[in-house]
Amino acid sequence: MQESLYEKLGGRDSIEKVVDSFYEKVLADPVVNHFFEHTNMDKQRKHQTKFLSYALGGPNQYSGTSMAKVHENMNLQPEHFTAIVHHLKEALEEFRVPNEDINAAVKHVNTLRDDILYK
Ligand code: HEM
Repeated sequence: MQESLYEKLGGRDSIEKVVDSFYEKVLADPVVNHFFEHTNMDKQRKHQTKFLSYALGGPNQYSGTSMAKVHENMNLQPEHFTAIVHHLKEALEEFRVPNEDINAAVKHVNTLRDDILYK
């Protein structure tokens, strides 16, 4: 199997550094930060880490049904999804991830879009 971007970036340790950057961007963005208002820091980091791990093809790849369930009653809209993807892109750019790999990560994340929106 082809090496995932997750492995290329060095697995869990490096992912955590990217998470720090992604986390700051998400929590500084009024378009999405209110969703995490009642989420404690630990859980937020967990979300950001799991999201990134998923995006980069790491362990914990989700099924559509489980993702629909997790985001139930949030009524997430396209602009929320777009904002999260934007922060993902910027965080990866900071770590000099090649554009080609960033595009692949965005494409992968987008496969869950319909499972997560409007639940
Ligand atoms: C492909 C896209 C996404 C994936 C793979 C994903 C993944 C996850 C996972 C695995 C959890 C459970 C975390 C845990 O407690 O262990 C979760 C919860 C959550 N997600 Fe996402 N997510 C995605 C998109 C989004 C978007 C676009 C938003 C909002 C802008 C969002 C907001 C949340 C919130 C608020 C929770 C609940 C956190 C809490 O426990 O309070 N997610 N997500």
